[in-house]
Amino acid sequence: MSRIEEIMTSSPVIPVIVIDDLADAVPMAKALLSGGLKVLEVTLRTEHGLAAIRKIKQELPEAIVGAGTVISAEDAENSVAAGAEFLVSPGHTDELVDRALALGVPILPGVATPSEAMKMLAKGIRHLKFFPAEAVGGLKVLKAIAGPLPQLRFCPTGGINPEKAIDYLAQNNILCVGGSWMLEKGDIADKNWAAIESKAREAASLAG
Ligand SMILES: O=C(O)C(=O)C[C@H](O)[C@H](O)COP(=O)(O)O
Repeated sequence: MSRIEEIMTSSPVIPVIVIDDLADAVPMAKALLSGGLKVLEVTLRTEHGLAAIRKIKQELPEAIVGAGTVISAEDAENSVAAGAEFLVSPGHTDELVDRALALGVPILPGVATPSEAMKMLAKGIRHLKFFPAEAVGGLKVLKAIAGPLPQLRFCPTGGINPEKAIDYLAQNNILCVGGSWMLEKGDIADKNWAAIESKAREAASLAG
């Protein structure tokens, strides 16, 4: 099994983390891990992304930490230097994907169409993020793609909630789903890590 497949199958849900306050990084990651979600995607959407990856790796070595919203080759380099074990991108460019391959770091490039998926397959990449999942047709699209492109495996992300996650996870070509539903803004503002842990526990128990 490839490393990216190991990561995708070690947890049904990959939480998509946005860090607005660096002090939240470790307690938030701890709550997710305690709830049973050990694969974490820390996005580079805010200025704290890289520092958060470094801190979580240092303090919670049992977490499998990846970088999300990786959109350039430079982001890929910086993420690996910060300790990211895998990369996730909302879409893909040749420059980004070729750099990740050269660095030897697993990457889940974002695709939304069969042509994009075929482009990645031509580079030897069979594991993909399907984004923005719900907005581009959701499960129906991945069921349809499974016919002509059965070798692909997906992590749909975008607009997914626990009910939808169950349906996605029941589909053969879907190994896990990504989402931010367990990280509600109000809970983060209140530093209500117990609430986040309990939503993480529910997510970790989802199965299709
Ligand atoms: O930041 C990125 O790289 C993205 O591609 C976007 C995220 O994956 C989605 O925003 C998560 O989806 P929601 O669960 O709808 O919040």
